[in-house]
Amino acid sequence: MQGASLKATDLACQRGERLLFRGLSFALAPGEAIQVAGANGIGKSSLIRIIAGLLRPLAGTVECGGTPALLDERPALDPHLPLGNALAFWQRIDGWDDLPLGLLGLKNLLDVPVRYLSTGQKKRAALARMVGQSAPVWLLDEPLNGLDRAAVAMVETLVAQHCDSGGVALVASHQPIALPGDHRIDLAEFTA
Ligand SMILES: Nc1ncnc2c1ncn2[C@@H]1O[C@H](COP(=O)(O)OP(=O)(O)OP(=O)(O)O)[C@@H](O)[C@H]1O
Repeated sequence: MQGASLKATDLACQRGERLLFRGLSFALAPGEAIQVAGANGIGKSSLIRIIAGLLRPLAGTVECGGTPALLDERPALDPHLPLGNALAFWQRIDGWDDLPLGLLGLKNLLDVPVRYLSTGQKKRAALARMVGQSAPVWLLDEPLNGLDRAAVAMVETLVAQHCDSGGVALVASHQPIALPGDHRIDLAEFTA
């Protein structure tokens, strides 16, 4: 995973009539991660969507060194398929050999239809899919929602492993999370 990077320069975001934030800049070199924190509605998801290329910023630029993978509250897993089959669909596209299903606590859930998974189990399944993408740039929107304490530690481990292998990660969360380097942006400092 060589050359992963992420750079945002002087970003501003407006939704409807509201200017959410402005003057936001940061840069991640290979192996670095950053947490974007802030209260509900401040613009964390909007920032992630701008970086993912799904929302146009009012001003500023994003330079993404490598394909981004987005984890949000909508796991792209067929709700009608057993989890194992839903992941196998992506295996044919993403081409992974193996997933850390033990670490993710999913080994005993592969025959359960995705729609029957609990909130935390769905989040773990979405994380599995993200790991399988082998994308250099991870964008995680509230990855800790619905997770128990052990699963929070598991997310921290996954992000650390991703960064160890040269990836970069941006994690939007209002909850504390231990990331390599402990970089943190509080969006409140960039509100208009
Ligand atoms: N399509 C839209 N049109 C207008 N306003 C929107 C739109 N989508 C979101 N917003 C508003 O933009 C603001 C920021 O929303 P966003 O989801 O980015 O916040 P957030 O920090 O991720 O919040 P939370 O912590 O609750 O997930 C909110 O006030 C929201 O109502």
